[in-house]
Amino acid sequence: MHIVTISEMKTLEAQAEQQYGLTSPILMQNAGKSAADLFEANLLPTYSLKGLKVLFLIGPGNNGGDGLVMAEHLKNAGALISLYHWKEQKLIVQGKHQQDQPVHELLTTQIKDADYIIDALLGTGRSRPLPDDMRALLALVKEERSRRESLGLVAIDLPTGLNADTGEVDPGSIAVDTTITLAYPKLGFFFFPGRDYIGDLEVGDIGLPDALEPSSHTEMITGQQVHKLLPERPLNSNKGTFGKVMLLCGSLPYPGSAFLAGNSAARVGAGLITLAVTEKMLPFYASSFHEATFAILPEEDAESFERAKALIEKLEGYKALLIGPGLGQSANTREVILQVLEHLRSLPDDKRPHLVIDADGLNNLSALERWWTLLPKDTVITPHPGEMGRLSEGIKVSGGNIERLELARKKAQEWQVNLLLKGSCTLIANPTGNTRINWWGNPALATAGTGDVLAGMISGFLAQGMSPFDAASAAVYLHTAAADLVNEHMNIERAGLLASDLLPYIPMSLVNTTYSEL
Ligand SMILES: NC(=O)C1=CN([C@@H]2O[C@H](COP(=O)(O)OP(=O)(O)OC[C@H]3O[C@@H](n4cnc5c(N)ncnc54)[C@H](O)[C@@H]3O)[C@@H](O)[C@H]2O)[C@H](O)CC1
Ligand SMILES: [K+]
Repeated sequence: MHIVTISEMKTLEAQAEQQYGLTSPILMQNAGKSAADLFEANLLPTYSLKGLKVLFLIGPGNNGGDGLVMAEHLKNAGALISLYHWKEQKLIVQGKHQQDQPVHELLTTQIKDADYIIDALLGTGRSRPLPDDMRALLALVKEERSRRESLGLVAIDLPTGLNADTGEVDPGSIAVDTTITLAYPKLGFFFFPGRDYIGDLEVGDIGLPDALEPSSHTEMITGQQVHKLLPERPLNSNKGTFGKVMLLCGSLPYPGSAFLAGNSAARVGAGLITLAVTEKMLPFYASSFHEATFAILPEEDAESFERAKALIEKLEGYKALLIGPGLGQSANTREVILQVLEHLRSLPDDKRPHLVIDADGLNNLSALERWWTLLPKDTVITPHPGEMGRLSEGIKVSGGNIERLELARKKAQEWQVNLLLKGSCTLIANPTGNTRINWWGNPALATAGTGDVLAGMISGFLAQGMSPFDAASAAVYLHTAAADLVNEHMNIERAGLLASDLLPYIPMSLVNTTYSEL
């Protein structure tokens, strides 16, 4: 699903009117109706609209207009509606203008009384810092919410004061439980601090014709999209159908990496997993990973060309190669990587396994000048912000702010790689500058070994013939989906997940895409 900027949204709106006669009032009717429908769908089956007290904060522009349409629909379905028109300071409770008492007191009572408050103050038209009286109004809401957690907060299109292009927020903005955004998610939702203000994201349909495509080069990865990408599993198949993955991962201090990555490649459906390991390491893997096969390499103190040769000889017929997790950073190992890369570059496109480089694979590369010139075509690299900084001559890379998007886009084009930049909202940029962002984050994933799982999943998808950009996108989405399943099934709230917990839930995360609404 496209992610849009404010100006892209305005262009769409103008095109809808010019080319299809869909004027602003028509779109607003659609927006208010779909917001009402999504709101109701979220209440059911636990609550219903009958008798529900909903207070709408109505702003001066079209966002306020959307709120009024939504309010009308909820009223017709039995909700008890109050409207506060911010500009006119006018309060209407169940159709009656409130005039006998100072409006401020009445409003405070309404806020205390509400089951839900809907923020329809400002949307994409916000153009300056919020005025003091609007901040004061939002502060009252925030205060009530801190007293009463059951008060539901919903924003239409976006929380007031959030910059839809950058994710910056006004000091008066409040974090909501649900944002019902209209037509497309806005870029600022995906970056901090804005990301923390959105709550659950719902996308309302405002009836823009399918033929009107936004010009944006940025997409949100959705479950429906991943579902379509997943490889077919025909009846007439065997393990060869689903590709072989070779892993050059793990070393004496970090044996678990190869286990986690290899297992994950198998869990997304790859046909055969081979770990390239030394004899010394073999007993560990043979006893923990029964399904793996092994390419036995000379010990780490052997000549680098012998180590590289042993791997290269085994590579024929492999569809994917993962280099890096737990590999170590000795000069000898770096030499091995360089020789393997040289071999890969020499192969014709249809004979070359797709390459993923992660972790120590990247650390080894970043020590070399113009390292990206050493990569074969279509390589996937998966740095976290620290590794990204080292790959980009020490620049500081944020974990979740907007600058990371432009950086990733620019570097993926300059380096001609598929760049997966990890963070709280992981994003992927391809060599043509298209980007995809994973909305779903799960802080339980911030633990050792989860990156190895992700790299393994990408390799597993590559082995099954997915394009590098798609393989990385599907893996990122399913990685967080699997973490959500672990949390749910193991009763984990935010911490305590082990990377190995993810493994049995990966297949379930693939199945769940079938039912995904977003
Ligand atoms: N884009 C679409 O296709 C659709 C958008 N819809 C909704 O419309 C808003 C955008 O509407 P717009 O009227 O342009 O902007 P706002 O409602 O956000 O506010 C504009 C309004 O507010 C004043 N204003 C701006 N900044 C401030 C401020 N800091 N303090 C006070 N007042 C401010 C400004 O002068 C205007 O009067 C979009 O978000 C959707 O909700 C449609 O309804 C559906 C189609
Ligand atoms: K709003």
